[in-house]
Amino acid sequence: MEAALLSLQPFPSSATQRRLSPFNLHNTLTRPSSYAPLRAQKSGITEGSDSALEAKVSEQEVGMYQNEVVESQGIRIRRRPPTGPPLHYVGPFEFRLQNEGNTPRNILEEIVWHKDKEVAQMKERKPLYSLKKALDNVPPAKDFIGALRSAHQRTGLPGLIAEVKKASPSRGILREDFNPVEIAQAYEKGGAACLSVLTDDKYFKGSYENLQAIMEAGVKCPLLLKEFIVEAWQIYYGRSKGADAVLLIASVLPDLDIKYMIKICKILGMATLVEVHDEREMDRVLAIEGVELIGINNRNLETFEVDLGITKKLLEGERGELIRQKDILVVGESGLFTPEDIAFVQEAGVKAVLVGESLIKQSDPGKAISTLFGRDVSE
Ligand SMILES: O=C(O)c1ccccc1NCC(=O)[C@H](O)[C@H](O)COP(=O)(O)O
Repeated sequence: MEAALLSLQPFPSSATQRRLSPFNLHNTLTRPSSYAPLRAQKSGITEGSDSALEAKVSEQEVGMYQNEVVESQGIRIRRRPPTGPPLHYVGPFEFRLQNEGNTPRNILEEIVWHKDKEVAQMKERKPLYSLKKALDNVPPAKDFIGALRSAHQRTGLPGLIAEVKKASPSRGILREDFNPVEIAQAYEKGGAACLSVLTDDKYFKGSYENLQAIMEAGVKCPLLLKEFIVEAWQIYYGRSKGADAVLLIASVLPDLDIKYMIKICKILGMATLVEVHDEREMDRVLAIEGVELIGINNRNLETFEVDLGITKKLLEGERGELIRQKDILVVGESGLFTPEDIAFVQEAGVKAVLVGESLIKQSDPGKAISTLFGRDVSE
């Protein structure tokens, strides 16, 4: 019955989305209108450089629907239809059909759709202009990439980004007695170069309060905002809470968003960790100017499958060569549990690793760092 209804009344997904032009793409994809005044005050990005960016929107993309642009770049994660599932009417009844077009196809898509709604609400409560004071008062961003490079030079092992992670969709609760500040301090003592702080509440039991508390506790390691970024507003908000770097996921963000967000981060003094999982994403990201830090996630965020071979595959041949030429620092992410795992991804070419589960589950997450690396990597 439902199948029949679906074929009769397919969800008009593209009809509910706005057509992209250089003008509305600017607003709908990357720049909330409330962002403009603050950007002008803090940045030094001129209208001229905005125009230059717009000019780079390929002619192909102009006139396409938002999800069509996304598909043309091989991005499987769709954005939520702005109006939500459409209403259907049969006689006097009105109802919403769950179908392929309005139901998330996997966990990552579900998270991203949730973020779209969450960010819209947060922005309403804290419009960008209201963040200005907090942005002015927060200490300047620390050098995230520099910290990873110097840890690698000091130890000869990949610099560690240790993740403050209470739970995950694939593993559920990872640690019951979760004190983010104590965990962050233990990681720092154990030799972590940087920390990654999950701020998503619904799926990871994290928060922006955790990020702020770690910053205010005087932890010296630079902090990564580990969020599902869908809008520039989140970057400003994360900076106001102490983030020094931000994660941008290539399977979620079109190239133009990544470019624009990298610019914003540079203006704020923050680094960007651009995350990829397959060859196509790696090639897209390598073509983007200004990328200095690439994360290869060994976890497929749609299926949860983890395979360290992904890191090796993406760093082989011409891609690896290009990465070396561009002096891009590569981070191996997820599924790292033993010194052999660390050696495997280091051999593949990474100079940094991002580790959550294998550290956070140990009674002393700081000491767990020595076990993971096979030796003490603290000073
Ligand atoms: O960890 C998950 O289950 C997950 C699910 C959906 C989207 C993202 C997810 N994790 C984000 C990460 O990539 C990891 O937190 C990070 O790389 C550390 O991984 P691990 O060392 O395996 O905890």
